[in-house]
Amino acid sequence: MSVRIVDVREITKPISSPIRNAYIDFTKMTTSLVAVVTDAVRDGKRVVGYGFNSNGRYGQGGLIRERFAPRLLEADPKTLLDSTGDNIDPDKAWAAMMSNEKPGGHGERSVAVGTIDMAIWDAVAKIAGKPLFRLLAERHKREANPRVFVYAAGGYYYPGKDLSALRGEMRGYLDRGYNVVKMKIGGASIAEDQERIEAALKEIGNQAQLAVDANGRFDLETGIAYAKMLREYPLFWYEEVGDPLDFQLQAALAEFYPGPMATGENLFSHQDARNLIRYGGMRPDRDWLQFDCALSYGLCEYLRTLDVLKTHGWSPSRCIPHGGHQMSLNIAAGLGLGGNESYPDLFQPYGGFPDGVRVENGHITMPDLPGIGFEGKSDLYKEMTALAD
Ligand SMILES: O=C([O-])CC(=O)C(=O)O
Ligand SMILES: [Mg+2]
Repeated sequence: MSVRIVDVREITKPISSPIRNAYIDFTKMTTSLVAVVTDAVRDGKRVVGYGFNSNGRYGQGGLIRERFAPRLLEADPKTLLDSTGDNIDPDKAWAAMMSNEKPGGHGERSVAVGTIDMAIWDAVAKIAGKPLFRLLAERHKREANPRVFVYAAGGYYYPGKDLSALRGEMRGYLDRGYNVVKMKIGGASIAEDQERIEAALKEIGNQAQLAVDANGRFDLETGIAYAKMLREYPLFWYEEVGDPLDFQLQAALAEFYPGPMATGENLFSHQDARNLIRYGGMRPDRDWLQFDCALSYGLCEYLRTLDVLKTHGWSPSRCIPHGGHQMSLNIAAGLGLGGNESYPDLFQPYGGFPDGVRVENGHITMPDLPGIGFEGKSDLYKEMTALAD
């Protein structure tokens, strides 16, 4: 029984808040919510796949409506099917979207494609009647592990936020079961950031570890000055120190920072990931890679990135994606990533877990919901069904 995509819908939604990192504020942040409507019927309901992009890049309605959705809808439906003819082949859909696109220049188009790709994988797993993480594990001949490490990202700057508010925020994450928390640096002086770090460390004590994120703000000199300060603390990681494409800076830092470093959330293709691995001096025994499929051409491309990593001796367990969405939770549980980001208090309803899922000892357990599992998160699913029911 062949399947076809009958519609692709997009709406741009606000995910704004008064927070600020070292580079941007989020007062005008948006996301694209996408529905890929199929003619397949499961449990008496038409199958619709849903996707959205992560925070940090804006909604991509223009590109989706002008180029990527029309290409999917104009493709001969037979050319998008897998070898059984009963389901869509995500790689074929990806190739259709990327027809007439030159290589390189992975700007905003990778976000547009990543958003639709998420919706396609959701539909494909629902048509197969399985959670996406189980479908991925099967296809890659692995054992799925529904228990996934998650850490709490926050610690943003915002107007009037003092040290006690920062401590209270960190305490709130511990109370909710997290054992790794993250805060922003680079949006204040080094002396002020050191005070903030010490306040956070005092609050979490030996109950948790702290990661810090500079959001690509530093030049090499500042990055090294921070490295010398930070290396005195037992941090979980020192994240995105300099410009995401400055691989020489990243490599030079390793000499000054023996602890774990993390980066990659602003690299949007397997070619850029490969350049980081080739030239960025990242160490596969301790460093972390944060590529986020929703921003970087989707899971089809993320699989190519994992292949690149394998070729260069990196385990998927060194990947903890940026973005805090359920798509990366599925990839983590299905393909053995090291875990996933989570923003307990931010970017709702798009981040987080299905209702009733709790964090225990820094881990969640994936429920067995079909597709990505959006149906299990009522506030998010309400937005989705308003777009296409
Ligand atoms: O503040 C942001 O842009 C988000 C970010 O870097 C992260 O979650 O690591
Ligand atoms: Mg970051």
